[in-house]
Amino acid sequence: MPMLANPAEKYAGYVPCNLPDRQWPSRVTKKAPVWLSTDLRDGNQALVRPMTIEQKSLLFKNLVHCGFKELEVAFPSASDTEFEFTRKLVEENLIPDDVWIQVMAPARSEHIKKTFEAIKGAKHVIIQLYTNTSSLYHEVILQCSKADILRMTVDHTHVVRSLADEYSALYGTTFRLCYGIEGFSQSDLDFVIDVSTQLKNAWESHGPSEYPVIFNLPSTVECAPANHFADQVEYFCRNMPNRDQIIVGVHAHNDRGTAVSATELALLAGADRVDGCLFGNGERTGNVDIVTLGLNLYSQGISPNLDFSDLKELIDVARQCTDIPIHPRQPYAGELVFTAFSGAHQDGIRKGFRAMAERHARLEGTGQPKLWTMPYLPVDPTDFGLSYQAVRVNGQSGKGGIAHLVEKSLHLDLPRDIQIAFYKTVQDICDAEAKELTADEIASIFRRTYHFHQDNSADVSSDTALLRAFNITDTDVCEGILSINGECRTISADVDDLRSAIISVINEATGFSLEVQKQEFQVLSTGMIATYICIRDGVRGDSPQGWWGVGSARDATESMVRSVVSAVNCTFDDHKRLDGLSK
Ligand SMILES: CC(=O)SCCNC(=O)CCNC(=O)[C@H](O)C(C)(C)COP(=O)(O)OP(=O)(O)OC[C@H]1O[C@@H](n2cnc3c(N)ncnc32)[C@H](O)[C@@H]1OP(=O)(O)O
Ligand SMILES: CC(C)C(=O)C(=O)O
Ligand SMILES: [Mg+2]
Repeated sequence: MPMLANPAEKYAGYVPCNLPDRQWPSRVTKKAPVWLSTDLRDGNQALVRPMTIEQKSLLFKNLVHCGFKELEVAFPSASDTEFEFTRKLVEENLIPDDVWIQVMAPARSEHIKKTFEAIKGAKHVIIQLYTNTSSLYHEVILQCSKADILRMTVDHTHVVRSLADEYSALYGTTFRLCYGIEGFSQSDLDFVIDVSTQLKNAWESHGPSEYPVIFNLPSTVECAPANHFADQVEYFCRNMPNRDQIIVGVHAHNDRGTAVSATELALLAGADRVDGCLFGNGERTGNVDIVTLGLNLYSQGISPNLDFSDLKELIDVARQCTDIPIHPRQPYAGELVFTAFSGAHQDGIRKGFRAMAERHARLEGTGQPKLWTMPYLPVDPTDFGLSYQAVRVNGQSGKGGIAHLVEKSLHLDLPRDIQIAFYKTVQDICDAEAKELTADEIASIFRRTYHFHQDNSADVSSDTALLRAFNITDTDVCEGILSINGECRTISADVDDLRSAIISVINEATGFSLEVQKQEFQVLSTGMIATYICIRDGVRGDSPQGWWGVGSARDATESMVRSVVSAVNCTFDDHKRLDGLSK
């Protein structure tokens, strides 16, 4: 069956809210909401294999460790596991005093009774009573009227409140009511407000309650854009009587992939509380991802009041409990999200790190914040305990990224010309092999290409020229032994004449006419001195741009000698290649 040419024959668009003076678009979020983790309820009910008691216990412990103060732990009347897990939390005293557990129950007396049995003896409990207010539900599923839904909701609110009062008296439990308005975003909002108002009246008719009722507004199925959900939430907040006496929560699902935006806009629209799951687990495409929401706030300089300092551990625990992997592109948590493969991004990251280090150094002692302002890296992954590789190299990469990896592994800050030359070498390999090259592989290609040895014990079998020994005497005379094509030559010269002396020995031994074009020194972060040298062959003229060589040593003169030897080897390599091509 092909896609429809006119999908309107099958699907109706949403009807916008009549809210011409909506306020949320010009507001800015300044603080974190109250969070409710529903990993152990909505997250759990979406799994192929619901969690065992052990898995739920592990996840509960980790969620508490993250700082959640409200956790929906079960739908106790759904199964023995759900019931027993709730009992375990209470009986084994696993719930910290400042944590509220939430349990969910439908508007059915026997389920509500079972739910109360499950929480018997707990200190702080939120009962989430849910009914569905959408016409789809009362017309299709229950085949009843709106009035029936209203009555069912109010009647069961009385049941909940009577049991809450009884359990408070018997066990000292403090209760709060949360009304889960299933189908909220597909409901007639005036009807929702009517049901909500009457539910609140029913709850309060038993006497004052220390805590305000929570109204939980879900996009049970996300069927419209995020701005529409925000309008609906603002409409609810503006039209509920005594708005300041209630708590408004949102519970977004992600069917359109916009649960995070919908929740962020709903907070602007007046919501106080957010339900969600770690990494967006939950029914169908998931509940809203609380990690993303929290770290989005964090990246704006707002504390989420949740601790994701060990995100890796949390990823492992979530995976262990839900058996659902984290997508490599998952915001913040995916293994590729702090990595750039493309040259332009790598260049930005490399320059960004340098610029930021310089800026932070200037700010030292000024008392001004050292802000994170990095191209292509919106946050510092080390804040979440993540080790990451900002730059990884493949055929899409450029000289900047490759130079960045050389700097990381070999501590060399390559000058631009040598970056360009080495980029070509790496690019050819990436293209030919159609694969990523690791930092270690790049370091070893660099060593091989430039015959770059940091000590004399390196494998030098492919070298044409080799520095066998080097010494500077008390009288500043430099002495060394060069091996050229296996034949040893002794060099002895003043520091100032040393470079020409080496070049002449090499020219004499090889018949070439090498001359130095450029030379640069650099003091490395390790204290070593690097020398980059470019030589050309005046006779052959094969390579008008010359050949680069790199040397490093504790001593500047030895470093220079090594760079000449390196450049000579590169010259020989290229001559062999060109001679091979011309045969
Ligand atoms: C959007 C949400 O996440 S809502 C929560 C959904 N979570 C779950 O369903 C997980 C746990 N659920 C269960 O264990 C079971 O479905 C139970 C215990 C709730 C009910 O089980 P059963 O009695 O076998 O009914 P079943 O699952 O087939 O159908 C649901 C019944 O509950 C009714 N129902 C649905 N929502 C509600 C509600 N809020 N209040 C009262 N009844 C409801 C349905 O109309 C249907 O009634 P029917 O049996 O008269 O047709
Ligand atoms: C809060 C409840 C009713 C829910 O999970 C939903 O509607 O998605
Ligand atoms: Mg839900």
